[in-house]
Amino acid sequence: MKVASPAKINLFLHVTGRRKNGYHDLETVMACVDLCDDIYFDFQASDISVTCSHPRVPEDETNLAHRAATIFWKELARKRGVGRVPGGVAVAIDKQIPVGGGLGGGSSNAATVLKSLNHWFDKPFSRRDLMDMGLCLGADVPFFVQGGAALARGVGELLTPCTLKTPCRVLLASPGVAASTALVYKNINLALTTGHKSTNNALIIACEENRVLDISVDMHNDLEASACELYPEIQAFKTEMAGLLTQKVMMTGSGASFFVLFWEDGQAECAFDMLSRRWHNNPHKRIFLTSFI
Ligand SMILES: C[C@@](CO)(OP(=O)(O)O)[C@H](O)COP(=O)(O)OP(=O)(O)OC[C@H]1O[C@@H](n2ccc(N)nc2=O)[C@H](O)[C@@H]1O
Ligand SMILES: Nc1ncnc2c1ncn2[C@@H]1O[C@H](COP(=O)(O)OP(=O)(O)O)[C@@H](O)[C@H]1O
Repeated sequence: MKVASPAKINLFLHVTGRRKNGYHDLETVMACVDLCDDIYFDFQASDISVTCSHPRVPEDETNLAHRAATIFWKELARKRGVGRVPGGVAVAIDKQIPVGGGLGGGSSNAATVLKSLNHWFDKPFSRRDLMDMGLCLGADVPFFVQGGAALARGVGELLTPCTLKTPCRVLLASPGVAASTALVYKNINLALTTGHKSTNNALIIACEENRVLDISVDMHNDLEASACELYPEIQAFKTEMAGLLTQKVMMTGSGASFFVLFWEDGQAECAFDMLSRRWHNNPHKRIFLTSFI
């Protein structure tokens, strides 16, 4: 069985505090786009295994897809009141989403494994159960269990689904640098992020009032300065993109990818062609023309 595992972008991201355990509170709107890894499942396997087409993604028990399958099996045994549920799953990931790109590829793979196993076992768990399992694997995993678009609070797990006034296209560009989420959070200057605190943020208010979000306003990412400081290649990539395009260029998540929203198809395609021509000699720089799903 083949299942698509989508990427996400953060339309804005405000860091609102740091917890004692090192995690950060945030307010962000996340939205899935149609750039997807393909995940192949063999449910006849006798134990859990993962392979991945990308050399920088581990294939052992640290892979988020492997960890998701392991936690699912453990919870299933607990639910059935048995020591162990026999069987396993062989997971093969065909990676399209840039790794360490702020696009949530690993978290999405974990959520896809949880949902696919739940389906295979005839839905023993509710969506809430799967989101709770997902949170043990990563702050973004509950979002991917839910899918679509959502305002996320807490460490990313408190979700309010929202409707976006969607642009026709989302251009994604990745410099080929993998940013460490942990390092980028650690390096933020909380004093500098306080200017954007957001009870009056138009997007959050619209979300809470269940109005359609016009995402072209109020876009800001508190993690961008930190990522650009840690990784000069990310700053250089943003400067190059911003010099080539008239639209606002935004970093997603903890980096290193950037996105640009287009409200006209033709403009999106022109920008995609222009960047493709410019970077055709550089296999590390990758560009995708996507839509929200
Ligand atoms: C920044 C965001 C924005 O959506 O996405 P990515 O850029 O990773 O895709 C998320 O907050 C990332 O979520 P996720 O990638 O699931 O994070 P986790 O694996 O749980 O955490 C990795 C590390 O990031 C830091 N972390 C993560 C989430 C959070 N709210 N505060 C944090 O400080 C912690 O140091 C943690 O050890
Ligand atoms: N299934 C997976 N897909 C991608 N990365 C994974 C996976 N499992 C573990 N990882 C590790 O997680 C890290 C972050 O990956 P990814 O989710 O692509 O980035 P981000 O958190 O920036 O969105 C990488 O170091 C990668 O090796």
